[in-house]
Amino acid sequence: MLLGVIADDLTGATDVALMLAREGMRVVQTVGVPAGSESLPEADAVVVSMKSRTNPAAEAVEWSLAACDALLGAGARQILFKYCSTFDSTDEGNIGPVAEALMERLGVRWTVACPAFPANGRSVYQGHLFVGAQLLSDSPMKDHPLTPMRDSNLVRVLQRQTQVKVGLVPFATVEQGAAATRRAFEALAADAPCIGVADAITDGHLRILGEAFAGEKLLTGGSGIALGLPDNFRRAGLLEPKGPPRPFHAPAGKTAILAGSCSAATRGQVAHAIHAGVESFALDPLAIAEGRLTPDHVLNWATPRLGARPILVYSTAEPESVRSAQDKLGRDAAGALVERMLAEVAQGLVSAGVTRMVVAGGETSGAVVGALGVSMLEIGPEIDPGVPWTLAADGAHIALALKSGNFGGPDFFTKALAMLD
Ligand SMILES: Nc1ncnc2c1ncn2[C@@H]1O[C@H](COP(=O)(O)OP(=O)(O)OP(=O)(O)O)[C@@H](O)[C@H]1O
Ligand SMILES: O=C(O)[C@@H](O)C(=O)CO
Repeated sequence: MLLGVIADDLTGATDVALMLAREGMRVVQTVGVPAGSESLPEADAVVVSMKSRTNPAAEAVEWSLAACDALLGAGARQILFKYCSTFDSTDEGNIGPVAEALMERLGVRWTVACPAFPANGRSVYQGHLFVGAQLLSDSPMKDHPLTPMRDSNLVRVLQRQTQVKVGLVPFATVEQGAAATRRAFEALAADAPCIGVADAITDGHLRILGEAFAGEKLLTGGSGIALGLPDNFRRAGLLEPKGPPRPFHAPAGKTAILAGSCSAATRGQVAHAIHAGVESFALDPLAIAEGRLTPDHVLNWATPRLGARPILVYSTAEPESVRSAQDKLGRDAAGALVERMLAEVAQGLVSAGVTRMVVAGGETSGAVVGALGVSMLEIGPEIDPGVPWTLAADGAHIALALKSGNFGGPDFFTKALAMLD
């Protein structure tokens, strides 16, 4: 193994796995903290997906260190800590505490923090994160239920989370190339260990950053920071030249879409699919809580409709409706109720012959993948930036497209399924 990736959520892990696969690495994604290095598969890069983004910081640190040790034990030469391209975190963590703990474990004086992902509109300029044309703090992320992002200055945001010094490697330096960029990180760490928030507006900047970290033990960032890493290994003679994409064969069978994300992009995608004539079933959290709606109701509706044309089961709702369910049931209880329902529906659909499934939402995907007994995913072709098709390597025999809430174009669902034929 060349590269070991520790990702703080499932769909974020799939995102970075796609980035590496597109750059010619053989990538496997595992689900959950590995028991040890012997449980990890052989590949150029192994991406360990956890569910640690919003857990208590101490737990996120413990899991990340366990993942790091397992990856190092399996031969990883470099570790990448992958978090969200919108830097989802709070003043308590978990980006700062995990980065700090990994620096200490790996014995590094400096590392990078860069969530830029230009293909999805995330850019960093003078340490400020933009989502499209908006500052992070003006974007819908300001109202995120768990990690509201109300400060766009990542140097400030990260400094509140860590004892390690946080500095800036600005655009003008990155533009000068890998050598100047590397010198800037070294200079920042001259007096004390330092995390440098790096500006990056284009893929070219991300490739320069990657090159600046050739041979270094640790990077942190969104999936974009992985862009230049495979070429480093190639230049060092450790990785084959980039070949044609590996063939991807989804098992033949029935198709379904499950959406538990209420993010703006998913709301648009659900509306688009319904408008395009996809038969759909809406889940009402209150009806589930009161026992008026069970997985059997949904499966009785779905089973006779299953075939080559997809069906859609969704809890996706507008913010007011989500708030109203949360007020009545509690935020976590409402989420757990819906996740459990979608997970059980997924199990029933697979028993009824579904072999191609699109799932929208990181938490939702975690619940579904867990219920299907999948602990390892092979990475297939890109559907939209940051979202690949994957093939379950164990558990259910199924192709899965696990979509981050905010990713994908309006026609994502139908586009994803059409790609398989
Ligand atoms: N109608 C609803 N009312 C209340 N909670 C809901 C409703 N629909 C879904 N949920 C819950 O909201 C959460 C959505 O999180 P999820 O991670 O799946 O989507 P996301 O946040 O859009 O995606 P990502 O994490 O990839 O950005 C889940 O816990 C889900 O069960
Ligand atoms: O980086 C992103 O935006 C995604 O991969 C993600 O982590 C969504 O949860």
